[in-house]
Order: sequence, then structure tokens, then C-alpha cells
Amino acid sequence: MQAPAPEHDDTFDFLFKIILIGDTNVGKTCIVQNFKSGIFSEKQQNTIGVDFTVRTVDIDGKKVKMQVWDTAGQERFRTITQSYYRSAHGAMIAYDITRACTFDSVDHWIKEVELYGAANVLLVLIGNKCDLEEEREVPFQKACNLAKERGILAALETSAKQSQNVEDAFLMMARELLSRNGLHVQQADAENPSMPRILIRENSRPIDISIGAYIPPEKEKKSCC
Ligand SMILES: Nc1nc2c(ncn2[C@@H]2O[C@H](COP(=O)(O)OP(=O)(O)OP(=O)(O)O)[C@@H](O)[C@H]2O)c(=O)[nH]1
Repeated sequence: MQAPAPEHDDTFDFLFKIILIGDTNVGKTCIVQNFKSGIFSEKQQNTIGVDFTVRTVDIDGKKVKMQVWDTAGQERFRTITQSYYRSAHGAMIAYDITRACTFDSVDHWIKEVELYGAANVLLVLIGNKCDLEEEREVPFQKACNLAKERGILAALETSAKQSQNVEDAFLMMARELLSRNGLHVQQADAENPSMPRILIRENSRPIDISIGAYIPPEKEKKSCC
């Protein structure tokens, strides 16, 4: 698949490419759709190769274009998807909180990023389907521990079905990438519920943790901004 051609009237201050990886059926396509248009549709075809979606968000007055590459989780597409790692600024590694085997695969996905991605790719861990609490097989603490061990920026639990933490996850990545570009990141406005609760960094240090989201302390992170 070719990189998307720039749109005519499309202006932006920053362009960030985010790749979404993880086992098949963890909900990657639903996460991207939810981020793009706030919708959830139950029935999804398995992704063939790679799809991309674009959404421009406003962060502290900057127009940030997020180009999200939704990859196929099925083994047979690995060779195709690997070729998209190189140009990604950030990678979201998704698992399904109701299937422990998808969390066990996270190590594999981290290795893929290390092998095929650029140096210092920003990593975020996403535990999807958190609306299915009764079927939970992966405790959130396990994801927090892994994030801490592997230098992952944050672990979040999302529900594409209930639009929970999806927007936050993408905005957190955008803010972190902006801060790595030397921009000061403002604290989210507590009066404005549409602003993300997590992400909140000042001088590139995390200063807030909310339910369902974990940001490892800066000094314990392997990669640092
Ligand atoms: N309950 C619940 N179901 C979800 C959620 N997100 C996705 N699903 C369901 O999970 C299934 C798989 O979703 P997809 O988005 O196609 O999964 P995928 O990871 O993109 O799969 P591949 O394209 O094969 O890699 C679908 O039946 C969705 O309806 C969620 O947050 N909650």
C-alpha cells in the first residue's frame, strides 16, 4: 500500500505517524474507527495488510495531523505489516483484556518494533475491551509492570465499544511526540471534561495518573525524552 497522498486544503503544524499493532481480533480496527469518528460497529472484517486513517487534532493551539496505520494481526500478513514500522513515530501495542494469550504476545510485538522500527519509537500499551470486566483474564497491574520493565510510555485500558480512553491514548501520544520536539506541554484543563485526563506532563515529566492509565515514573523508563 502506498503512503497516502497529501490532501489539497490540508494544513497542519505537525504530522505524526502511529502504527497500531497486536494480535488479531484484539480490536485494533475498532479503536481506530472510534478515534476517527466516535463510532463502534460490532462486526469488523479482519484487516488485510494495512489500512490508514487520518485525523487532525488541536493540541495547545497546534494542528497535529495523526496518521494512524491499522495493521493486520493475522500471522500471514506479517511481512507486509513489518514494512510499515520504519516510518512510524509511535506504536500502539494492543491486547485484549479478556484473552491472556494476546497479552503474552506483547513481548513479540515489542521485539517487532525493535527489529523493524526506527530508534526511539514511542510505545504505548493498550488493553482493549475493558467493558468486558467479567471476562477479564489480564489484571491491569500486569500491564503496568510490563510498561515499567520495557520502557513503555504508558499502559491504558480502553473500550472501543464504550469510547473509553481511546481519544486519551492518541492524544497522549501526540502530546508526548510534541514534547519530544521541544514544545512545552500544558497541563490538561480540569474544568474541561473533553480534555484528556492522562498524559499530563510538565517539562517532560509525568505528573498525573488516572484510573485505567499508568505512566511509569520518568527515572525508571529506559527511553527518555
Ligand atoms: N466488547 C468489545 N468488543 C470489541 C471492542 N473492540 C473490538 N471489539 C470486537 O472485537 C472483534 C475484533 O475487532 P477488530 O477491530 O476487527 O480486531 P482487529 O484487532 O483489528 O483484528 P485484525 O484486523 O484481524 O488484526 C470485533 O468483533 C469487535 O466487535 C471493545 O472495546 N469491546
